[in-house]
Amino acid sequence: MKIGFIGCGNMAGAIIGGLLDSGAYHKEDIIGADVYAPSREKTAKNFGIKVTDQNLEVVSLADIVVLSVKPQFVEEVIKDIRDHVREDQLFITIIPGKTLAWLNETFGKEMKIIRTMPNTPALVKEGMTGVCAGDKVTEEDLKKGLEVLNAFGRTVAIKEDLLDILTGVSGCGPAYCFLFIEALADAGVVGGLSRSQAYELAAQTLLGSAKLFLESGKHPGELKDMVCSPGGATIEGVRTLENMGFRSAVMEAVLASADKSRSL
Ligand SMILES: NC(=O)C1=CN([C@@H]2O[C@H](COP(=O)(O)OP(=O)(O)OC[C@H]3O[C@@H](n4cnc5c(N)ncnc54)[C@H](OP(=O)(O)O)[C@@H]3O)[C@@H](O)[C@H]2O)C=CC1
Ligand SMILES: O=C(O)[C@@H]1CCC=N1
Repeated sequence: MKIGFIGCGNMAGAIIGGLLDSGAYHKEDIIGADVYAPSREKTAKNFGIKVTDQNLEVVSLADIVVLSVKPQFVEEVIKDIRDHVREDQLFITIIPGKTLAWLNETFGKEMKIIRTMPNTPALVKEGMTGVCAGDKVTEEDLKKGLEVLNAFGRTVAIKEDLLDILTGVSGCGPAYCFLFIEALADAGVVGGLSRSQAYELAAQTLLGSAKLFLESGKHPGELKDMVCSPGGATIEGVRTLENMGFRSAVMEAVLASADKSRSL
């Protein structure tokens, strides 16, 4: 089975890297198209896959076509390829804001489309992808699509009208996590830690905390309480974060991202 990407930027690169690393897909199984020569060169160099500047080449060769351009370019992409797509071809879109109804209308016919929202940890096979299948997608198509999407992390089935808020939480979420890693580490550097030590401490703390939450089944508040010794150091930090509106800032950020995603 051949998987083709139209748009070989950051997110397509993360997915391609995750797919190859999973061992379930090989470089001969993947082809990428991009109008931008540096993106093609980077993709070919990083992953050794075939790249082209012709979207139609991807359409003619791939069983599954991933639409991975920015929202403002997808209309032109679909108009270029729509007379050449096959009935049995499965499309996976990772583009925010473009609904299944809009995509089908732009294709000019009902297509087999799985609408998704992945995230960049796909590159290390720890992706989180929201998945919503269109009406024409059969159970067998969905199984094929999920095999690909599960190869680079977890998937969750989601109703289409919740994809924008999911985008705010997990699609954009890595950026917030990296800000938090930077902020934790910056504070460590203020206190005299080396930059590299501070990053390692911060990143492993996030990784370990996420793993502890996922594996323990405990409420995050309970896990937070386990760190806060009475009269101790952590509760002082928690108090400071609450005073500075930490939770509210995070919630506003996610809701702003969801609103923007809806409008793209
Ligand atoms: N980055 C992320 O974390 C995530 C991104 N997404 C979504 O994935 C999509 C891609 O994002 P991302 O990879 O970050 O974006 P990038 O800009 O890194 O990649 C998109 C690539 O597509 C190219 N392109 C533009 N027009 C065409 C065209 N007509 N035919 C072929 N290629 C074209 C772009 O070239 P040029 O630079 O010249 O425009 C660019 O190289 C977006 O819709 C984004 O919202 C979804 C989840 C997470
Ligand atoms: O910033 C964006 O619009 C895309 C969607 C999710 C992550 N990146």
